[in-house]
This record gives sequence, C-alpha cells and structure tokens, in this order.
Amino acid sequence: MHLGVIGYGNIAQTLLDLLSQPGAPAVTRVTLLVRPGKAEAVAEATGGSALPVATVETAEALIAGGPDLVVECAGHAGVTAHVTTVLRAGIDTVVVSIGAMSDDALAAELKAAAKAGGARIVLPAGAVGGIDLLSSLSASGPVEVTYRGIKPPKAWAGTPAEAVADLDTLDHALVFFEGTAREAASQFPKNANVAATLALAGAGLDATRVELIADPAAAGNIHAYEVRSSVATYSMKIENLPSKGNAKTSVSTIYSVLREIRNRLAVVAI
Ligand SMILES: NC(=O)C1=CN([C@@H]2O[C@H](COP(=O)(O)OP(=O)(O)OC[C@H]3O[C@@H](n4cnc5c(N)ncnc54)[C@H](O)[C@@H]3O)[C@@H](O)[C@H]2O)C=CC1
Ligand SMILES: O=C([O-])CC(=O)C(=O)O
Repeated sequence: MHLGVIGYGNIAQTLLDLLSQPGAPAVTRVTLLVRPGKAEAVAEATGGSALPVATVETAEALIAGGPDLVVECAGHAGVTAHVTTVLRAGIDTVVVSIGAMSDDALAAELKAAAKAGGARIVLPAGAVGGIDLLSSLSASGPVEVTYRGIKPPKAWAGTPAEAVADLDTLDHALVFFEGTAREAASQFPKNANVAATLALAGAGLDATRVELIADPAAAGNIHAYEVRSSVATYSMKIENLPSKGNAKTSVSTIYSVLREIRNRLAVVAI
C-alpha cells in the first residue's frame, strides 16, 4: 500500500514508527502532506525512516503520487484544507479529526466530493470503543447517548476551559462544559472528536449529551458513556494513556488508525 498522510504531528509521527515495526501492515511507501514551508524540515526528520517517505505541500501533489489510501491527522483545519480535494480524486480517506463533521456545510461538501470521486470517508473509532454496537443499534430505533470526557487539567490547556478554571492549580474535578456533541466538537476541536464520533454513530450531533471534565485525579484520558435503546443498553469506560507528544490525544487513537490500515490489507478484517 502507498499511504498518504495529511499532517505530521503526534499521530502521524507515531503511526510512521508503528508502520516501520516488524509485522506491521504492508505499507511500502508513505507520502506526507505537510504545511507550506515545512516539507524540507519534515523530509530531513523522516530521512532515517525504515519506509520510503516523500513529503509534499499540496493536496494536488499528494494525489499526483497515487496513494491507495489517505489518513487525515491534521486537525479540523487540515480536514477543511485538503480532504475535499483528496476525496474528489477518488481516494478513500480516513478522517481522524471527526469533529470537523459537526460543521454541516463542511460535512455536506465532503460527502458530495466523495460521491463525485467514488471514494469513501472512513471514520475510525479513534480514542473510543463500542462504536460498532452503537452504530448497529441506531438502526433499531431511537438511541439515547450521554458521554463524559474526563482528562487531566493540562490536557485542556489552550481551550475554553481556561476561562472557567485555573488549570495549573485546579484541585478537584470540574465539569466545565455541558452541551451537545455539536457544540463540544466545535468548541474543543482537539479534545471532543470522541463526542462527535459517538454522535455520528448514534443519536446525532444535537441529541447526544456531553459533559467535559478537568480532573487532577484522572490517571489519563477517560471516555465514559451510556447507551439506551430498545435492543440493548450498555455503558463503557475507557481509560486511555495520553500520547507523549500531545497530552490531548490518547495513544489508542493511533492504534485505531493502524487498525483501519490493517483491515484494508488483511484477508480477514476485524
Ligand atoms: N478521533 C479521535 O478519537 C481523535 C481525534 N484527534 C484529532 O486528531 C488531530 C491530530 O492529533 P495530533 O497528531 O495529536 O495533533 P498534533 O497537533 O500533534 O498534530 C497535528 C499536525 O497537523 C498539522 N497541520 C495542521 N493544519 C494542517 C494543514 N492544513 N496541512 C497539513 N498539516 C496541517 C500541524 O502542523 C500538526 O503538525 C487532533 O487535532 C484532533 O482533532 C485526536 C485525538 C483523538
Ligand atoms: O484522544 C482522546 O482521548 C480524545 C480526544 O482527544 C478527542 O476526542 O478529540
């Protein structure tokens, strides 16, 4: 597989490392789409990679290389800037920054581009689990979903949580946001993609209730949710190890992307 990757931050860097390990899915080359002016520095940084890595600065150059699959891991801005062009070129794209789909106009544009190009938008489970069951249950009738995202205070740095609490001195768990998944995804683009994922799989962006919590006692990034439907009722609590390169992003997100790649290449997909 020739893999295209949009962004070269925490997720992309770790993904490249994982793809270079023995037993990794058979990705034989990678093209990275990075921000304008960054290609040379990223080419230098990836020079020692076990995989052949090309670095480009435009979606057109990414497409020209003919990747079999593209993975976006460049934040909501990266989705807006590049994913429409890639889909219109007929290349299936794994969108990690799922919260970008909470913008109805952008979501419509992405879907239209995918349709025009004959490509698919793949939304990975990311840092959360149980999306298979939730998505299945949503066909059975109404589903009710409530989600709590709990992270240590430093993971909320640079977000609207700073207006509500002093994150450096916070000594108790604080619910600083209550609202819908749509509101959470747009106000916390680096922290509430899970809320959008649950919403898109289940009750929708405006009916999925979300609480976001800064908790100094949290051992990691915790995603807890309850689902009620006529067919099944369940609850999940996932305690995630934060990434070394970005405390906001759980390591499991990167393994979820790896799973999408593995399943594209495997005889048995699971
Ligand atoms: N679905 C899920 O469960 C999760 C989704 N995410 C999403 O993944 C995103 C990436 O996560 P990390 O790698 O940890 O963040 P990061 O901040 O370490 O990396 C993002 C990279 O994208 C680059 N970038 C931004 N705009 C770009 C553009 N227009 N073109 C090319 N590159 C661009 C940045 O320069 C940066 O290097 C997060 O912002 C978040 O939206 C993160 C965690 C979980
Ligand atoms: O990685 C995580 O734990 C979740 C996250 O940042 C998000 O939902 O955007």
